[in-house]
Amino acid sequence: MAPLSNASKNVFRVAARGEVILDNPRWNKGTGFTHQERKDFGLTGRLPHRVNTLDDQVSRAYDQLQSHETPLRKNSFLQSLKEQNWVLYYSLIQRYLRELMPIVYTPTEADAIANYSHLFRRSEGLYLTFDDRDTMEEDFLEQVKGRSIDLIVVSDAEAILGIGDQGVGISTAKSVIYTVIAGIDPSKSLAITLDVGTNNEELLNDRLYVGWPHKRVRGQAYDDFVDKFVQLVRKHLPHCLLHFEDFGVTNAQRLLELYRDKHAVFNDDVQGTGAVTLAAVMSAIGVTKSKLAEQRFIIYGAGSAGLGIAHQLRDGIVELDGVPAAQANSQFYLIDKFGLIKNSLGDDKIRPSLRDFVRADAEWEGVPTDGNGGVSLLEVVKKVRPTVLIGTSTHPGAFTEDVIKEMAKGCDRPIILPLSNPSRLVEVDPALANEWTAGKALLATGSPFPPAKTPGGKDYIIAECNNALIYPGLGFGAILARSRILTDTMILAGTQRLASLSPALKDPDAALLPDFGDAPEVNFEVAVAVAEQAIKEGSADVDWDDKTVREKAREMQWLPIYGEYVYDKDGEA
Ligand SMILES: NC(=O)c1ccc[n+]([C@@H]2O[C@H](COP(=O)([O-])OP(=O)(O)OC[C@H]3O[C@@H](n4cnc5c(N)ncnc54)[C@H](O)[C@@H]3O)[C@@H](O)[C@H]2O)c1
Ligand SMILES: O=C(O)C[C@H](O)C(=O)O
Ligand SMILES: [Mg+2]
Repeated sequence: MAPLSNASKNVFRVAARGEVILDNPRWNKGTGFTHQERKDFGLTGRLPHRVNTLDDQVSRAYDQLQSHETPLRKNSFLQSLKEQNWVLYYSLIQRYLRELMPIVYTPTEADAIANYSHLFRRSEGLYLTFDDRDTMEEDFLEQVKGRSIDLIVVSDAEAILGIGDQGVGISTAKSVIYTVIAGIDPSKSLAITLDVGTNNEELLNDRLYVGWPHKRVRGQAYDDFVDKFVQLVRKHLPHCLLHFEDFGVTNAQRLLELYRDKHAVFNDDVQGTGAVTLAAVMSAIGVTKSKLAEQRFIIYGAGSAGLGIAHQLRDGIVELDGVPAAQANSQFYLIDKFGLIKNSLGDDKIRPSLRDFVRADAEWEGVPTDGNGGVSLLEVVKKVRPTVLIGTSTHPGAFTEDVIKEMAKGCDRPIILPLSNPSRLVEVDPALANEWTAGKALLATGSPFPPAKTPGGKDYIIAECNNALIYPGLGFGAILARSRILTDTMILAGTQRLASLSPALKDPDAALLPDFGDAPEVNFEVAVAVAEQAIKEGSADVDWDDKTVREKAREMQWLPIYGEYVYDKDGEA
């Protein structure tokens, strides 16, 4: 994103002085403070003489970053930089976005979160712990009072990416992406951890674990705790977007349903993943010149992401191709640990939210099963001849050569999306899927992978079908429109905008989705589409005189450039 100069927006009246301003990452400029500011803020003797430009500082930080050898060490270095100076941190990431996304986000974030307690240096965001539930409102207000907060990213860390229960850690990485890609002002976003304990024995037995060393709280006590939190948000921050991240499969969809008509809530794993996957499939069927309604989908791993994808694709078929929901449902085959989701699995293995997609047993008579009556992925592929195969199972290598080759027998251009993160959990390495289909597969993955080769020997860019390609824009759109709810139609509008920007629409050998290097521009478009839809359907709460949505969006974006500071003892601290 090209930094825009907006001088009037960039003058701040600041009350912090001396060491305090240097210690505050929001205000700190390090050697970037001008001589005048040094005088006004008591910094002349606290800084070496020379004033550096932001460009100089970015070059220095980039060189320092290079001296760290592993991605995890680079991640730690960047984390420290974030604790020191936001403008420098975000400017560095924005400038080297493609290179640094995999360091601050997937796949490295998985290692950073798994090692959170051992790498811990400084607290960040708000920790609401079950043990301190009686003081939740005071703790919440301690951070919220007097601030205008547009965005909360909250996690109870039960299902972090594909690495499971990690106690504390994801919400800050997701918040960073909102700022880098959508321009959400970091001083207006808050990352919250709901610490309800962990069932991860390794963490529980680790004396350095920084979270609450207790088994996860479940049932009514958990629901009451989450509800208390949501009601605080509704009461104190009625216009704030509430983004849920990496909740466990028993809670993700349920909490979304519970609150989505009462507040602007968004579940990234369910809705963000559904949206980016629908965009990838729309792009792929542009290449195969077919319709959504003509696809047969297998979704392997029917958890939060798998079900969110099924719903979003189904709704896409209904809305875009005008097919009745029941007919659209019949295009889906969901598979989980016990094989194909079919009636005889019984209620204990089929969550109520999967009901729309349960297959009738009669369809599967005569199909070989395992000892427990389960139908395997390979058998489902043989019978169904899917055109689209999606992986959200956390089961690495599940899409074997047999499975992929069998699929390729049944359609000319198989659409294969192994989406599990981080990279080591991918259902099939895209290079192998490409090789086993002689370059015919249309591919996208959840984490970044190197390009494969087309049959003609060109590079085939593996699109990154990660919710980060769309959630910043979806969220920004809702914030921009000050929408009190985030509707399916707003999400669909953003998804269609993303799909329309796919490189494969112009060149069938190109990637199915835009590159992450273009994510800021792409998400700007997504946000505009979402806000326009919110205004159209009446869920927006804005009065912008004669400004267009686009102008308003540009005006609202936070940019990593230094503002000018004027000392004012009654100013912002
Ligand atoms: N690309 C993206 O944007 C994106 C977004 C969300 C989630 N994901 C990834 O998808 C994966 C699942 O995430 P989730 O939030 O849905 O987790 P989840 O725990 O809700 O779902 C995982 C599901 O897979 C099933 N499963 C586990 N092992 C299996 C096996 N061997 N065969 C078939 N099914 C199996 C589980 O029973 C569960 O239902 C993770 O790796 C996550 O990183 C990717
Ligand atoms: O965090 C990511 O990389 C995407 C997604 O939300 C996930 O849970 O895997
Ligand atoms: Mg997630």
